[in-house]
Amino acid sequence: MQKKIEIIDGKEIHIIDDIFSVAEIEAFYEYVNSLSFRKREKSLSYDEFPIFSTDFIPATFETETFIGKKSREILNQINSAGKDYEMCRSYINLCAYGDVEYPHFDCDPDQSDITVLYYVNKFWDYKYGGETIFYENKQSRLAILPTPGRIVIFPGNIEHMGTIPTRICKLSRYSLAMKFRKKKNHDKN
Ligand SMILES: O=C(O)CCC(=O)C(=O)O
Ligand SMILES: [Fe+2]
Repeated sequence: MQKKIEIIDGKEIHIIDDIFSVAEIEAFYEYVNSLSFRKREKSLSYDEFPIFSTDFIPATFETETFIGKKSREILNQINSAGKDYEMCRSYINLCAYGDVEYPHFDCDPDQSDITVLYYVNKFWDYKYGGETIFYENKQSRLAILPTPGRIVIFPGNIEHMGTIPTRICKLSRYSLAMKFRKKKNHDKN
């Protein structure tokens, strides 16, 4: 396992590689490739060009899939408060050349949500683009390639965007997004 930390706006972005075997990466990719998607994922509420996505049941995804389990394990390792968080959404984004995505936040500035991204494709050429870009004060600060099997963990209140693959890329770009939120003490749900 290889870990790298980048700091933006005083907040840590963790980039983790070499977690999964080639067979695991391929198996999950083939599974995702077999799913049905609906074009409804919006980066912003007013997004006129939603991209395809498909949702999993978060509680099941976290406890019953090897990627969900591993993501939880790594989150608890890098964040001592990880145990106080629950997975509130898990879904796959699908985008391809011609789609549109926008810079956005995954939570309000005063919230402490954590996003875990997993790049699903089993092959990715850097010339395909498709980096996740992170912003600080509306300036791009960091671009992370969707390298197969890579996990990126960051606070949801950093502005970011999954970019669209270039024209030479004939593949769909898949990213798995797992959104974690602090449990409420007396949460009845
Ligand atoms: O696909 C990516 O790189 C980013 C996805 C994302 O920002 C999201 O699902 O909220
Ligand atoms: Fe996001």
